[in-house]
Amino acid sequence: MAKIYTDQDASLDPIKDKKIAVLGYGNQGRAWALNLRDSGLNVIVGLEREGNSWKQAVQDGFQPVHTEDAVKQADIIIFLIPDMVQRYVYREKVQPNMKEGADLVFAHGFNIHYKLIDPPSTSDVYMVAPKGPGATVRDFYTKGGGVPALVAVQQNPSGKALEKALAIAKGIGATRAGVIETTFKEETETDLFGEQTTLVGGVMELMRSAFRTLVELGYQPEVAYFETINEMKMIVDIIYEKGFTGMLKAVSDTAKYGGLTVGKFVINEEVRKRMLEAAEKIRSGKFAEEWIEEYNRGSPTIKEGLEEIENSLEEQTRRRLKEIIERGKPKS
Ligand SMILES: NC(=O)c1ccc[n+]([C@@H]2O[C@H](COP(=O)([O-])OP(=O)(O)OC[C@H]3O[C@@H](n4cnc5c(N)ncnc54)[C@H](O)[C@@H]3O)[C@@H](O)[C@H]2O)c1
Ligand SMILES: CC(C)(O)[C@@H](O)C(=O)O
Ligand SMILES: [Mg+2]
Ligand SMILES: [Mg+2]
Repeated sequence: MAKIYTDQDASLDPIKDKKIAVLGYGNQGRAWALNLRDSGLNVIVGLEREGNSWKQAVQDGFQPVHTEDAVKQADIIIFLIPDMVQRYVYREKVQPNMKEGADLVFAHGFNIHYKLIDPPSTSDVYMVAPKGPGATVRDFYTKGGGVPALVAVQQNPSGKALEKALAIAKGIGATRAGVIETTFKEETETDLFGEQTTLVGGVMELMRSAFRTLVELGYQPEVAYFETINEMKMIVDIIYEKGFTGMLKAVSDTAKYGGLTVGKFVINEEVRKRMLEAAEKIRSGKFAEEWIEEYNRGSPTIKEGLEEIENSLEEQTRRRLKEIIERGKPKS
């Protein structure tokens, strides 16, 4: 059984007198910096240059400083910059400037698990990995809730790494929900698997394939969009609140029968084999190698992919339907 920690298992004490450097002010960086500050902790935002993130941090009441200046003052250094950038920032800005024994903290295990960063043995190295997007981490916190997270300890020379990980999890609101103890390996491999096969890749391609099938069969794109893409949120919201059982209760018997039979016909053993292949590629380190190579080439696949999606019939249709979707949203 997984070990789960909640608010009463965590205290802010181990980090309340520490200076916490949040490196990066993007998806997670902004949410963590604001939540940790609102939890009464001492946060300094460290950024590379005076660009958009800098402006946003100033607008939110921080006084950001350059990465090396944040690192010099910090007892706890949190990496909330893109995974592909972390090793360079570590090598050039963090390692030469960090206090001996400062903690290195991650929101995802990629750089440690795949050995792209080799931390000094004097540092505690731990992770707090929210199981949700950064904007939600902030939104739930401000509304009194919290996004669940995973915690893991990689190095623990102080013997206090887990308490500090739980303190940070509490500071960002995660222990209000619950925090599961894991390893860098388990978090890295499952997080990559989830975003590739379900959350980002799988769901998007499932919706797009269904949309395109209907359009190819001559149905109106607007009808196809409502059917295969827009309604997904409503169905997933019910799954989130009431599980698959609740969702199946909320749909017609016709949908239940069709869903229970055709779902398994479309998402069949072949798909599961491919999921296993995806998992194998992650576990062997091949995906990491491929992603590093893509990044080193200037991320052409990401650029082409984003452009293709931006111009796709799905997105054109969404833009045409935007007003209807906006008008229909609940008002409170
Ligand atoms: N996006 C999420 O919701 C999410 C969820 C869980 C875990 N994570 C993990 O959190 C970490 C941060 O991801 P993110 O999506 O918040 O990052 P992001 O892409 O939003 O990071 C943007 C920030 O990084 C800074 N940055 C970009 N390039 C930089 C460079 N070359 N040098 C220094 N700073 C640079 C930007 O100025 C900006 O402040 C990653 O380890 C990621 O895997 C992200
Ligand atoms: C939000 C996600 C997909 O869960 C995260 O893992 C990421 O990498 O952005
Ligand atoms: Mg991820
Ligand atoms: Mg994730």
